[in-house]
Amino acid sequence: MGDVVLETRGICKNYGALEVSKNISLTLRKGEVHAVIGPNGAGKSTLIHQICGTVQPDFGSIHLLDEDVTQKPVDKRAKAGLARTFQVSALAMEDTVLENVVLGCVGASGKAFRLFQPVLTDKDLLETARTALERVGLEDVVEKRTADLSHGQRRQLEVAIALTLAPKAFVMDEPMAGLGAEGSKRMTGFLDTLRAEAPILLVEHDMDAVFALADRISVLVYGSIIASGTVEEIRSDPGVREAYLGDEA
Ligand SMILES: Nc1ncnc2c1ncn2[C@@H]1O[C@H](COP(=O)(O)OP(=O)(O)OP(=O)(O)O)[C@@H](O)[C@H]1O
Repeated sequence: MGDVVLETRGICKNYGALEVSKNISLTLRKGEVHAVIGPNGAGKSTLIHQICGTVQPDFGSIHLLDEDVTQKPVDKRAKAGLARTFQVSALAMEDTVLENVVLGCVGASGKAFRLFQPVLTDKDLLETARTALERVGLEDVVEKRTADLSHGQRRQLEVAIALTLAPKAFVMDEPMAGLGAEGSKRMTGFLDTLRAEAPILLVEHDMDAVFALADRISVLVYGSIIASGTVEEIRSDPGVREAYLGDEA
């Protein structure tokens, strides 16, 4: 097993006659960013759903460190250290930044939600939340309403919530979406530092970000991984250029 933190072994998923995952085996190793790229409809989101537990594979298994988590529900996988950020934001827009993180860590801490003892005064949770917000550089906006944050700051907030899980692995679904060139650059710099905390499985369409960050890239086309390798290997792979990259390589 060595330095493998997260692994899928022979994942298969069909929707009727449509084979969305065809025998997908991939690994995420300590300290790395492993990007999964591919055209729309290739099966990237379905793969993430299976890894995180919102979709059950027909065949194959998912392993987090030494544990087979295939039968575990989403919350148990999260508690085991699988931290996911979403393509579409799941933040509570009317709550403050700090409140969002505290509420996010309630689930992770395993503490029961006590109706008459608001979690927002729980010292441990507040401390954890503030530390996570400092890590992502949002310490100056903790009391701001989440709706008033920029798009990029909301993405950072999602990562702060993920950090409260003491993650073993990050699974990120298009963290650059909607950020614009400058925001994307900042997020790329941030993710670059984050890989030391936990490796990142990154689904992303922004090829500048992928090429800047990825230690390895796997290319998914029609549910199959058609190539897997370093940035240079993928950029120069004729099959990948034809199926996906075109002029971007
Ligand atoms: N619950 C479902 N039922 C039936 N078909 C589905 C379901 N979920 C996804 N699909 C189909 O599976 C295929 C893969 O979808 P998926 O969203 O995983 O692709 P993707 O690579 O993430 O695409 P995008 O880059 O556009 O997000 C698509 O053809 C989609 O329509």
